[in-house]
Amino acid sequence: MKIIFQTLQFIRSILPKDQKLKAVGVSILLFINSGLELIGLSAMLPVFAVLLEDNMVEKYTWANWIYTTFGLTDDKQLIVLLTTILFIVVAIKNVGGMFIVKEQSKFAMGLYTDFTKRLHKIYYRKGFLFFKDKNSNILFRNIHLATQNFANQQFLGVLNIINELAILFLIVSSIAIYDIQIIGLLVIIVIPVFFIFFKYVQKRSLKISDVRRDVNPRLSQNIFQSIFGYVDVLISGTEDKFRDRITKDVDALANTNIKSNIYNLAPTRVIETSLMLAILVMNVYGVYYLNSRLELLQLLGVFAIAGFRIMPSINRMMTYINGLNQNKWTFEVLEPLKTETHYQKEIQKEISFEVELILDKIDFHYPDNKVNIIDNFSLVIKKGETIGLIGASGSGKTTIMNILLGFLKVTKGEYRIDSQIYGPEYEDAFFKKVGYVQQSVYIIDASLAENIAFGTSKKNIDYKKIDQVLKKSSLWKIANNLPEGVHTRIGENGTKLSGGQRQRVGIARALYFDAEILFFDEATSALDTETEKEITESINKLSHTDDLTIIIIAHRLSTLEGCDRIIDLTPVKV
Ligand SMILES: Nc1ncnc2c1ncn2[C@@H]1O[C@H](COP(=O)(O)OP(=O)(O)OP(=O)(O)O)[C@@H](O)[C@H]1O
Repeated sequence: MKIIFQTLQFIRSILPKDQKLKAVGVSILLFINSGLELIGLSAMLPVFAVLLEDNMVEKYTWANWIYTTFGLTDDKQLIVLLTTILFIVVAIKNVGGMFIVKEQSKFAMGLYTDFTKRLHKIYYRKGFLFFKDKNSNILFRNIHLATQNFANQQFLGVLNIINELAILFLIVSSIAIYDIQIIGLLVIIVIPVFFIFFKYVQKRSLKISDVRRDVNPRLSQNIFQSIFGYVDVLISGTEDKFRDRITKDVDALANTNIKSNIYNLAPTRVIETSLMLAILVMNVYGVYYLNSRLELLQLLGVFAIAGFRIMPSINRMMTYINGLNQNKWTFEVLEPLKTETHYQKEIQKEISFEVELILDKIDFHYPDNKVNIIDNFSLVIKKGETIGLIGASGSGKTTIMNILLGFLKVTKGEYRIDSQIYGPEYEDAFFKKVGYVQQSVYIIDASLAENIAFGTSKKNIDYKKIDQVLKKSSLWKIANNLPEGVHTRIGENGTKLSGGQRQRVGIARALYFDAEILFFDEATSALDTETEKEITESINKLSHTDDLTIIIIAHRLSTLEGCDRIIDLTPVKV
């Protein structure tokens, strides 16, 4: 039962005020639905009574009332009238029920959408190092699976449990009014069995939760690695190893699914068995201690009705409780939503870049290592300059570039754009001014044009501008040779392009978005000398024809031939 309170508490702390109110609204609708169900069910009783008995008018006051109110003359009319009312009640109940289920699902799926959006946003606010540090499969699991499971299993689960409890209370109290002994018997025999079983299942359900939490991201990681690393997998002869790992995890998930199915179905069996046990006890009691078989029969009859009504309700409740336990892992994932305000974006301001970028006596160390990677470093880059950064591996070239890009915050000193100290409040404005071409340009499985106008929907792409940037980035000829020109799909990760062509797409992308400062991080290091020369020529052309500021990291000095200045970051040995 603890899990129910924990889940309620979590939902309370995670839902914003307006959603909390809506959740209460949905709960009320659910109670109405259950009320209608009960009415639908109990409306059958008078109909059966009329069918089974003669002379209702004389026997029952309610029948008499109906006779006089509706001006009926015989029992036949009463049967027709009651069946018509029953039909109307059931029809209303079912139409209303459908509407309520729709509203309930709409709300839960709204939570799924909302949580996905908010979690995605929080992760983005956590910044560059968070993304570098986190396993992408875990992020995928959190954003997609945790949010969905929470909405479906935790939220709807707890709502339905409360609803079932209310129904149970109604049924039990109405039976208790009729015969308190039956309830006593139910409590003594059925409830302990229910709790023993529940205790047994709960621990195992929590284990299922742990397995699902851990195995899902690992499985997607192995599947993705075997797909993206196809060539490496083949060549390294690790195909079987990958398949073994995938199979092992799928096996683990399949096992948890089997267990989950059993735990979800088992309550019916357990409750049925304990009801039979209760009947056995009753029979023994009836045969030896009751005066007549008729008394025993009456007792059994009421008990059967009670069991028939209570069993499905307890069963559904158990299934929902299992769901709560099996998805408890989602709490930990959604925890940041509670403190979402910590991740709000700063109010954004404009920033101008007319003169220079200045790193003024900066230090930098990564959070997990207190040793300074950059120590008291200064650099001034004038607008329009082309700067080359060289240095031994690990000397901090990429780190400096990431600071200049605004991805990393200096731990001491200042990073200024013109005279303005850079901070997160200038992110939007500054990112609009920069273009970043990495060694492996990120290419999406879409057309060449969509890759250049990255993130822009197809219909909003400015094709005139695409043509311009194709020429500037020396992609014009290549694009014209593609079967469908710029509309040709270039494959996931640009598999249909050469390394040099991918770099050019990166350059074209930066130009399409009117970058004023272009960053190249080892953009040519994976290319052959000929292609490197071509890309370098493209970069040099840009540095002379446009008023662009260009910062290049390269190992090969040949790439840096056109630079105005070259900064060597290799620490000086004394
Ligand atoms: N996310 C990180 N967390 C902790 N340390 C890091 C991180 N990224 C880089 N480092 C460390 O910072 C140092 C500088 O790394 P950086 O990538 O800036 O060097 P680099 O000069 O670009 O190297 P290379 O030429 O090999 O690419 C290295 O010692 C590296 O191990």
